[in-house]
Amino acid sequence: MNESALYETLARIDDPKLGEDIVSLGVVTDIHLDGETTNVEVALHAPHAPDERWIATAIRDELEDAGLERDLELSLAPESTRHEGPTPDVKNVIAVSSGKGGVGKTTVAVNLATALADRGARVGILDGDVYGPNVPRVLGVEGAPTLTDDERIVPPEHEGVKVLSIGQLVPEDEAAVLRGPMVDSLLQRLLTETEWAPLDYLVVDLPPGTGDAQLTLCQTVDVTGAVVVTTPQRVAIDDARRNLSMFGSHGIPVLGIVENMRTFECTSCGDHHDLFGNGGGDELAREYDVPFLGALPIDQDIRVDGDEGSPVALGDGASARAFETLAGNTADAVGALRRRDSALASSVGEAVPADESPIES
Ligand SMILES: Nc1ncnc2c1ncn2[C@@H]1O[C@H](COP(=O)(O)OP(=O)(O)OP(=O)(O)O)[C@@H](O)[C@H]1O
Repeated sequence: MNESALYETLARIDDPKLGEDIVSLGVVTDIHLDGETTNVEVALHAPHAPDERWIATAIRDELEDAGLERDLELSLAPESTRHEGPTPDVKNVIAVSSGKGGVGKTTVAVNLATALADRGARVGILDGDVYGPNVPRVLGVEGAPTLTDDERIVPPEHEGVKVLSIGQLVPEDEAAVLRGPMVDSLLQRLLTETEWAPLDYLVVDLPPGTGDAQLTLCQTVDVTGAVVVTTPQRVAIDDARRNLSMFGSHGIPVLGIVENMRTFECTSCGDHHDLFGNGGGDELAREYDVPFLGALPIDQDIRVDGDEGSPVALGDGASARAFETLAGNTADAVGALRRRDSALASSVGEAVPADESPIES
């Protein structure tokens, strides 16, 4: 079998999200037959995402069926389509946002980061909520950041997650009175002067609302996409809508919507109660044509484990499973967005030849 026959073989594989085959989409960037070995380079960007694992397995299966020895190399997308993180070795930046305060944004950010790390990804979390820096407490981090000889910040690591918060550097009462420009420059430092790399995902817990702080943060690092957290009730959904409009009008991609505090299961009678309503998040996702990433129950363990600094995602109950699903869906949304961007870039001729850009991962 020659290389063009192999392209045809791999064109039988349809992308699980984008509805086109992976060769037309440019996911297969190069095929090289070398004696007994076949090298297939693929542009996949969301490590440990279920969809991208599926694509890699499907390619291996096709090669096996074709009787070829399997040797699959992964390559990054052409330079022009890369989402620039704070450093080149931070592959994806996920901003977790909410229109309304208190809907569980920090809880989702911490458990999302933990669940992504639990899947095997290299993860960091930046607490960008300067006025309520709760991430270290919810994650249970006690260590403080240190400095390298050239004054770069080294974040402590906990449960496989690098974590940095303004609360670790500035006393909480001082952080609460910081003014906008000081906040911006501090956050910029935390993003760009920190030894984050190498990371697959940097999760950023944004302050609630739709102000300058959110935008500055998103634009400073060129976020891959935002996850919008809401509770099901009308007032939270309305605020989430403002959040979505803000991202839309500034060209910041939305990865999807999370509905937190959907149902409460009574431990005595087993009945389910929709204390704040049900389904507002799905409807919003449909309205804005963005993915619905998952629903999380109202669960006392989520609150207690958050207070105790032991993320519920690390457990094995229903809430842990819900966060596991959420992490998989979020990584899939990152992957779909990046593959779509690569396909668009190559269709308008921006792609550089694969042999000039591949980077093993
Ligand atoms: N699904 C849930 N079930 C039970 N308690 C929850 C759930 N989600 C969040 N909580 C609790 O609700 C409270 C607020 O959550 P959290 O701090 O994550 O919200 P937030 O949106 O980040 O708030 P802020 O606007 O202050 O930044 C916390 O005590 C948290 O433990």
